Amino acid sequence: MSTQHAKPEHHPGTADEPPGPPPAEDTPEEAGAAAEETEPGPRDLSPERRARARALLRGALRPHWATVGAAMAAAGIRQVAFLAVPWCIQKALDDGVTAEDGNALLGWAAAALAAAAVQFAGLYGWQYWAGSADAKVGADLRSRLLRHLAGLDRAALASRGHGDLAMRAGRDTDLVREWVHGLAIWVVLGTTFVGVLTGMGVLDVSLLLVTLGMLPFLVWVNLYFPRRFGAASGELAEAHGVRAEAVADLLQLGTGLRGTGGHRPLVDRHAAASATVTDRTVKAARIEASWASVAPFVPRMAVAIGVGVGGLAVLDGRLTVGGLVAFTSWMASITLATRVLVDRLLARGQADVAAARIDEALSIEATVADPAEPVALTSGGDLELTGVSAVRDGVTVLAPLDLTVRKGEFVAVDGATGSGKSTLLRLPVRLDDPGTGTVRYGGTDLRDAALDDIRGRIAYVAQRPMLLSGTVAENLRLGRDLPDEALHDACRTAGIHDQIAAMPDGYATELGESGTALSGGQVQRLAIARALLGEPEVLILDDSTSALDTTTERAVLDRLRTWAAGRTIVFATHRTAVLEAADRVVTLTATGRGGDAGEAPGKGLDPAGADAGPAASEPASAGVPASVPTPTPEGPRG
Ligand SMILES: Nc1ncnc2c1ncn2[C@@H]1O[C@H](COP(=O)(O)OP(=O)(O)OP(=O)(O)O)[C@@H](O)[C@H]1O
Repeated sequence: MSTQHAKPEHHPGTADEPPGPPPAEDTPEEAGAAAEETEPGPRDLSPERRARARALLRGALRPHWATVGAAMAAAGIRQVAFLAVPWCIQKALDDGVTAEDGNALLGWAAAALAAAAVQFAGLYGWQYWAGSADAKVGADLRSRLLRHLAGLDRAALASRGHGDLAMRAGRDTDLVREWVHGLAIWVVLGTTFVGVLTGMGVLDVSLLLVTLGMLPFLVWVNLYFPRRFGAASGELAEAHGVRAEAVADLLQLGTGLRGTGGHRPLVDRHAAASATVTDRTVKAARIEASWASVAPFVPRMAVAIGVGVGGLAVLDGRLTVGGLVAFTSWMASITLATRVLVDRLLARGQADVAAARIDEALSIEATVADPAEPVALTSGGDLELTGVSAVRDGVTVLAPLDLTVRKGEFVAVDGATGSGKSTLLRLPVRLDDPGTGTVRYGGTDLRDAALDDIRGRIAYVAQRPMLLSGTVAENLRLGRDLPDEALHDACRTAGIHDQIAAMPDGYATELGESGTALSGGQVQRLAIARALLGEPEVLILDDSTSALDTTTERAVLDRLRTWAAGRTIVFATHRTAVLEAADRVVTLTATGRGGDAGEAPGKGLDPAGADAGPAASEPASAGVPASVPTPTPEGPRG
């Protein structure tokens, strides 16, 4: 146990306990602090949360029980050999040295040597299998968690911070790994207590009584401190989560806010979160210090008493000198075992808390999910949105509207800022589901189709596209098996191939974290190219040319039209070039407040530009007709 990593303090070569698993992989922001702070501990979990956490741990272990079992067997063999050494020494002293029998002395020395060889092999197997088990369980758990989180939609994750979720996939998983690594130590502890108590009984009953007298204190220590430490560690885990959030915001937003001086509050917020972490670390460390010092004090007292009692037994002739030496050696083992027992209880509590946090993240349910029995979509149908509306935070941000985009059509969706264009465009890819109404593709309700099927046919380029760290090619491929030529073609269509080719390493150019090495217009075109690579039947673009100059924009639009040939494009925009290129323009209009006080603005679809939906036909409830001028559709196919 230590405040360094909340891992047992190891005593290689002298202890029952071998080195633990590799250190947790700290995130950069935590790396410095990890050296001085305690990890989350056995927080007071509700019985239900604890039961769920334990079920998760059991489930994570199940596929790897053979490896854990091998580690336990090897640890048990090693410990028997370890405990046999004092016995060999006792025999060597009594039967060899005291009895002046050289052969007996050599025999027992050889036995001690054999015990050392068994310890060597046992320790190797123990560590090897324990390390394998912890790595496998950790990898499984982390993948499962990340796979689950990756499948969640924005609404499901709305109340969770990225920093906190990263903690669950990182540090919490590592705490479970540490617990798995230490499972074999329970065999070591069991062997030690059973072996030592038996040995004591054989040596002298008074020594056994001294050892047994110590056990109630040992139990008290291990009941009293974990509870106090648990509460403090739980608070500390929360503080770590808050600080991770503050760090994530600071790193992600710092650059963007620096220009407006807005980074200062983020720095202050991080400082406050760090101060809380430090306070809670100190509090936990104080309790931990008492625990760490009291726990081994009890058996050390027993050694002192045992030496007195055992010494008297030697004087009385009931015990040999070798027996007294064996007693002190075994008591040293019990002292160490006590300490390790405390560490294991602590690690178990930490694993419970960590598993509960992982379980909580795994329990987040997607608001947009695959149906139980998905219906396969058919190729190339119309996209029909019927009576779709959206409410965010209790505010209607999209009043019910109808919109049909026919196969092969290029429809521009215009409308004032905040009129709900992005909200509307997220529906056909099921990034959100509409509050009311249905979205159909080729006549199939998208709620009945598999998400992969939908997103394989309908691609969406967000208003603020995400790029990943890595090369241009990696950002385009996103793990898909695509030949270079396909990348080049897509980038030509998106009007960015020449710029990429002119970069120092071409498509192998590293983009830096989140693509910071690119201009806004380059990011937009790269995102378009990435969407084209999936060869979608419908391409949905959310203001994807807003950062382009007009000449480049027109060139991109021309190429997109050529690429489209039979495919559908829906493009939210205010840009004249796009409105002119489209076959049809529909305009979302802010339609003013409804009748009830505090009711949010509704939106209507301009009946001149689109199918008139309920919103347009019912101005009393959804507002007045369109107030935004409707551009004239002048697209090549219009
Ligand atoms: N997740 C959300 N939570 C709360 N409000 C939201 C959410 N998403 C959108 N809104 C609100 O919905 C309204 C419509 O937003 P949306 O992004 O769809 O508008 P837009 O027409 O695309 O705007 P712009 O032209 O500025 O991109 C806005 O008032 C916005 O604040």
